[in-house]
Amino acid sequence: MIKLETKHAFLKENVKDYQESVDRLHQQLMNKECLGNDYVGWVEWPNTYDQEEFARIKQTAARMREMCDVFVVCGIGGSYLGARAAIEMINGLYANKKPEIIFIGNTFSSTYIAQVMEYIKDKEVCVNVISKSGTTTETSLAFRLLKQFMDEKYKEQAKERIVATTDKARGVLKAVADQEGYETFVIPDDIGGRYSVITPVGLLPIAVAGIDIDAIMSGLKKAYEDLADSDLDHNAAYAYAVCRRILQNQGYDVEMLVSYELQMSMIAEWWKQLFGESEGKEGKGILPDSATFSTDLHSLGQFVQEGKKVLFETILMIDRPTQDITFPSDAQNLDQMNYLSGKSVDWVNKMAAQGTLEAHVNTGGVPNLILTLKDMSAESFGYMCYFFFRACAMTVLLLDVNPFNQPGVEVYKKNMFRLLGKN
Ligand SMILES: O=P(O)(O)OC[C@H]1O[C@H](O)[C@H](O)[C@@H](O)[C@@H]1O
Repeated sequence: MIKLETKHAFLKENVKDYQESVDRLHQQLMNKECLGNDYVGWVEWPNTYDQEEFARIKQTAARMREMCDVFVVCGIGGSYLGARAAIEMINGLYANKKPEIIFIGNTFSSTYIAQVMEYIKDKEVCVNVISKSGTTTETSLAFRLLKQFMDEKYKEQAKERIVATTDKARGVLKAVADQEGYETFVIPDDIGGRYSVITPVGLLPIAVAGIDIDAIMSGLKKAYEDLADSDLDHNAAYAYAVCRRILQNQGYDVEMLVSYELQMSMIAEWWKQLFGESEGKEGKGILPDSATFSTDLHSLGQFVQEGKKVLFETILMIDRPTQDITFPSDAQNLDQMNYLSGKSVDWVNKMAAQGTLEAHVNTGGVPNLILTLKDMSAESFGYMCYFFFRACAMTVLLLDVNPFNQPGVEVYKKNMFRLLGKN
């Protein structure tokens, strides 16, 4: 369901050189013997997820949907990006659905936080606080404000409207949830934040947004089955993983994930965390960047076409748009747009993509990989997640780096805590 294409002969020729390494690392990943093997719970997740908990996610989501106008998700990083990415991809940017899903806990911006608090003041609100560690400062700061607001507004009933998704035992969030009697969902120990959208972390907010989470899990399972074989002729995720390594070996240190759909831009943010935190270690890794075309062709297009040759593009093409429009004819044609009359707007988008590909590859000398996804449905979202998980694990293992930790993120936190006077 995800196809990988490239026009570059050097990639096609060299990919198979990696087959032996890929086979070995694939075995290690499947047998939980790879680097970072404490965090590979996501690999078998499509077969092992807790069905009872899954049913409870759906029940809780239905209850929350009844109760609120606004569902506030409080989290950051892996406890934020996946849910937002899924909701925007599947429902679009102006879904006009009830409840509205909004996000907090993803910043220290006082302006943003104050404006969210102001926005929800007179609305019916439910809250999902999400933190694997249960100690992330952005999340804790926002949640204290939210909790006080909810306690004041709903008194005894506040606890019916707050759900905590966190570690089964560790972290202060678990202690708060137990003390207050909030419903809780568990983030498994062996699934890291950036892999957690397929757990209650992502699934509860996604279900509250009215999205069919069974379809997400069936997409996930389908990808698991399609990617069972490590043969690079059949496993597009691993072939993509290898292409990245070949391209970096040729000096391309930046990967720009490009979509032609604005509602995919948060997918790119989610993908950046997945690849950036997994790969950016030991002075190694490709910098994950992103753009939405044709929008950004009018800003970044110049650099891609003629700037320093540091980047390659990975185009995430959507085969079938969620909606399409037939361009109308106009008797006067003052705008001189009649050459498009009767054409579909998606066809125009696809022609823009084709023209851009030719310009970047043939004239600009920018290597391109094309990943084609069927559509922006819930099933495709699940499929795509698993595809990128496997690709990411493989591409980082090929670097001989642990894909599942993020030791560097602690450095800023240490300095910040010192400046904040935390002991
Ligand atoms: O879920 P949490 O424990 O609150 O973590 C949220 C995020 O913050 C951290 O600093 C990590 O770098 C991320 O990998 C993680 O997703």
